[in-house]
Amino acid sequence: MSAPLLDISHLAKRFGGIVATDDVSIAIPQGELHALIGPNGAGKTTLIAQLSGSIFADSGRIAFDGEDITRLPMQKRSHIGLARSFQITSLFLDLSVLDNVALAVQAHAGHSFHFWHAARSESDLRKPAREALARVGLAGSADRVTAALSHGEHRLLELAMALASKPRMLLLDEPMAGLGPEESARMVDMLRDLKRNYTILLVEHDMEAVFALADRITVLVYGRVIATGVPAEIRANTQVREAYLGDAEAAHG
Ligand SMILES: Nc1ncnc2c1ncn2[C@@H]1O[C@H](COP(=O)(O)OP(=O)(O)OP(=O)(O)O)[C@@H](O)[C@H]1O
Repeated sequence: MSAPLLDISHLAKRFGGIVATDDVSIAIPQGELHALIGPNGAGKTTLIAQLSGSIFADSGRIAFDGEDITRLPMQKRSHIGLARSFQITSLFLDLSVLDNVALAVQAHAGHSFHFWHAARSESDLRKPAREALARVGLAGSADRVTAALSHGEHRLLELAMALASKPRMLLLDEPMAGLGPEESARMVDMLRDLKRNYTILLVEHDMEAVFALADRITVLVYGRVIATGVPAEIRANTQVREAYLGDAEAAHG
């Protein structure tokens, strides 16, 4: 078997007395859509933050494409192709949809864009931004003010902003949150399509979406991995059903 694209070993993070992630090991091969599920407070967002570099692990190791990135700052992780989806709170609502994606391209490029190169950077920023918008079906909304988009379109815009950095792997934190049934279905189609080109780690509470999309699933409870496996194994796992899935499936009808 080839080496995993993302190799998480024995990762841990404490916040004071709270153990947010505890000895987490997950190996994600290239091309896999790996879902991370678990009850509220299980440590899913903390793990995504550790992987994107917005917080550093207390211990353990993260390797991406064979390179140790455990201490690599966030900007550099994005450069080597590990992209976290932006959150709605980071959108500039007064700017156009295209400008938001162009800013994400600029953030990724970092200081290689200087203001005295403004004319060149205009097209350098906007071309990949338009391509990313087209990828998520928002090409027709490029010139709209971001505030005018629906919640579902904001979610797609976040995805476009992550894609604009031309990543190899996407870290997606609850892309379905707050979406209605139609918008969720659109997002599932989008992720199914993206799955053909990207390795994806998906944190999601929508179990229907998770079981429809995931190649493998890891279940986190109190910061610890209690199971990793293909959907059928996870569904049949008694410990998982007791800790999470029974409740989640009941809640989702
Ligand atoms: N910055 C922080 N300071 C202190 N405690 C934190 C911090 N971030 C997370 N925690 C705690 O760490 C634990 C894991 O939280 P985390 O947000 O990672 O869980 P989660 O699985 O993403 O939950 P949810 O599904 O509700 O988003 C929780 O007990 C949380 O209260």
